[in-house]
Order: sequence, then structure tokens, then C-alpha cells
Amino acid sequence: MGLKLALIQMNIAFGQPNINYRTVEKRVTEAVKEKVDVIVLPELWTTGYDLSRLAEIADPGAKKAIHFLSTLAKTHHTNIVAGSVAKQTEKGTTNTMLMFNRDGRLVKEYSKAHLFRLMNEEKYLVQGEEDGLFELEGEPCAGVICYDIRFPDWIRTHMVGTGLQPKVLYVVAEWPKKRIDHWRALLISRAIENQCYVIACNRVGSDPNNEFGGHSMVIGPWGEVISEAQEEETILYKEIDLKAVDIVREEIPVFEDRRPALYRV
Ligand SMILES: O=C(O)CCC(=O)C(=O)O
Repeated sequence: MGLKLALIQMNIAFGQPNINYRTVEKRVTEAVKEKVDVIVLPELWTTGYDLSRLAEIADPGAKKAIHFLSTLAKTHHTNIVAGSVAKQTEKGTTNTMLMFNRDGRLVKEYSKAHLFRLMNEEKYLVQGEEDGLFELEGEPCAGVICYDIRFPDWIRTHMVGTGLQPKVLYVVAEWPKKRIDHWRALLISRAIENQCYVIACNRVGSDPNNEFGGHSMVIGPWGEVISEAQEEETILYKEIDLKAVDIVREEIPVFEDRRPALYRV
């Protein structure tokens, strides 16, 4: 099955949701002109990393973001893997990824499971407890957020034992420029070991504490980098064919050859 993707690699105005909503509306409107099947946004695109003001600017129940994105998806009849937003919940603020189908239905919410202490996330956010499995266009997918890609066991948890075995792993991020070599290596590794497409959307620009690295990527199930953005704002378009996943999984059957009884993790 062919899927045309648009990864929106954007700058994010620090702590200014209104500006960011306008940017996303503009970019999505631009992307749909290319008749894309799936649009992908970066992590925390409504607020950026304005963590100390998060309690004030996070979206209660993510209601505003859900209404906005659902309307965009339905109006343009496109799937949207809508990055993540700061969601106010009864337990605190979560960093929550939102996925919408072409009918504008919210098909999945995933809250970042691994909080990044180097950027003080654990002081301002509560971690998610659920997996990121979902389906788009009838195909199994998984979604994770930024630091989550440093945890291969977590990604593997999505790939085995559920009967779904996702063919596409969506990653949304605000990954700093100074560790962009880790970003590339980790994404390529996750694609090779799980024999799936990795569709990774990062932001660009900077905030008072970090410069962000871009390099949004589309990686094939053989680990090949099919398309990669640089460090400026752009929309990365690419069409992928999910049949490639079956071919790679048949050629090197790593899932069949696993020896879980030997593994301690
Ligand atoms: O793991 C890293 O180096 C970056 C992670 C990160 O920036 C995040 O999770 O927000």
C-alpha cells in the first residue's frame, strides 16, 4: 500500500499557542495541496518547551487541539499524526501525541512514557502508562515521542506480542541540534531492528535553552534513509510503499528467530 507523507518541520513560538496554531493551519493547508495521505507534526507544537508556564498554558483535556486537528483532518480528508501537545489532566500535565483519521476521528492518544530529565521534564510533566499502538488506513502503526527512541525495549513492546506488528513507527520530537547524530543513529537502528518504516518529525529553531536540529527523516525497513530534511523550516514530502516491510521481514525473519527465553529484559 502506498502512502504519501508530509512531515511538517517547523519552528515553534515559545509559550505562544496562538501563533503556533496559525502556523500549523497554514502549513497543513499548504501540504494538502500535494494530495498527501498522512501529515506529521512535531512534539509539543502548541507550547514548545515553556515548561515553567505549562500549568498555565497547557490545554485542558487537549480539547482545543483535538477540535482544531479533527476539523483540519475532516475538512481536508487527510490523516494527521498530530505531533504532541501539553494536555492538562487530573493527574497533571502530559505530553500527549494525537492521531486522527481522514474522518477527523481521534484514533489514538499516546502520552510520552519516558520523561527527559536533562530538560527537566519530570518536574513539570507526568509520564504516560499506555502504549502507542494504532491503525491508519487499516495498517498497524506505533507512535512514540522523542526520548522514547532511546528505549529499544519500549519500541519492541509495540512490535511483539500484540498480534499487530506495526509497519510504520511515527516519532515526533523536539530533538536538540547538539545530539542530532544520536537522533539519526537511533532512528536508523530502530528501523533496522524492527524492520519497519520510521517516520520522524523534528522541529527547528531555538528557545531560551536549546537549539533544535531538524533532520526530520523517512527511513525504510532496510534502514535506508529515503528522505531527510536539513535544519530549516520545510515540509518533507515522500511516498512510501508498505509492501517493502513484508519483503524485508521475509528476507531476514528476525521476529521468527527471536529467543525470548534467553533474554533478561
Ligand atoms: O534523548 C535526547 O537526546 C533528546 C530527548 C529530548 O530532547 C526529549 O525527549 O525532549
